[in-house]
Amino acid sequence: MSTLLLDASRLDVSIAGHLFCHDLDLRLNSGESLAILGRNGAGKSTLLATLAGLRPASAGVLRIGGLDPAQAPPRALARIRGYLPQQQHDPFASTVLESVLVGRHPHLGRWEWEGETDQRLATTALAAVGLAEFAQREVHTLSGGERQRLGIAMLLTQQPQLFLLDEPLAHLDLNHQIAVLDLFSTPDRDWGATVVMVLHEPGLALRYCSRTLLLFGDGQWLEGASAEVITAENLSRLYGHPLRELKDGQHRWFVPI
Ligand SMILES: Nc1ncnc2c1ncn2[C@@H]1O[C@H](COP(=O)(O)OP(=O)(O)OP(=O)(O)O)[C@@H](O)[C@H]1O
Repeated sequence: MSTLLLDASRLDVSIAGHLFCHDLDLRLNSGESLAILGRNGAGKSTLLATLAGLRPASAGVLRIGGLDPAQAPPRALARIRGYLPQQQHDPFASTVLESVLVGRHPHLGRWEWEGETDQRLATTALAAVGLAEFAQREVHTLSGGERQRLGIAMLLTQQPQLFLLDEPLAHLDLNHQIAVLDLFSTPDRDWGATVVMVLHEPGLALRYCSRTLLLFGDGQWLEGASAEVITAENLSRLYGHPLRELKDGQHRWFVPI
C-alpha cells in the first residue's frame, strides 16, 4: 500500500523578496523518486530545505508524512524524513562510527544509549557506502568523497521514509556516483522509501528518478514523468544553453552544443 509522504499545495518559496518557486503542487508517495534540476542559484537547495520543513514557505501548505513541520516535534519529523545538506559540518572530533550513530538519535529515548541494533544498523550503513574499514577513523581525516558517503550512511542509519538529498553526488567519483544512485534506486529500495534529490546531470535524473522537477529560477517550474519532462528543448531553456540529445541503447544523454 502506498503512503503519501510529501504533500505540498500551492507552495511559494522565496528568499530576500525573490520568488524562486510559485504555486508548487507536489505529492510524493512511498517508493517514488524525484530529481530537482536547475541552474546554479535557481533555488533548488532552498526548495529542498523548505520541503524538509527546515525553513518556512512564504505561502501554501506542506505536510510531511501527514505532519505539519511547523508544529511537529523535531524528533517525530526526523523519524519520517532525512535531509542531506549540500555541505557537511563536523564541529567536534569524533570517529566515523560515532558520527554515523548520530543517525539513530531520533529513535532513542533522551537518556538512552545506542544498543546492539543501532550498532548493527550503523555498520550495515557504513558497508553500504564502502566505509566499513573506516569505522574507527577520525572524521576530520576523511577525503571529500569519503565524508560525503559518511553523510549518506548517517541518513541510512536514520531510516527515514523520505530522503531529501541535496547534491548527493557531490565530491563522488563516477564509480561511487552510480553506487549511491543504485542504493536509492527502486530495485534496491526494498524498504519502500521516497527519494528527492538535487542533481546536475539530467541523464542520471532520467535513469534513476521516475519524476523530475525543473526549477527555472523565476518562480516557474515544470514537474512530471522524467521521460517526458527531460527533453533537449526543456533543458536548453532550463540551463540557458542549447543542449542536444544523444541515445545510447535505452539511455538518453544530453550534451551542450
Ligand atoms: N540568506 C540569503 N539571503 C540572500 N540570498 C540568499 C540567501 N540564501 C540563499 N540566497 C540566494 O538565493 C539563491 C538560491 O540559492 P540556492 O542555494 O537555493 O540555489 P541552488 O539552486 O541550490 O544553487 P546551486 O546549484 O549553486 O547549489 C542564490 O542566488 C543564493 O545566493
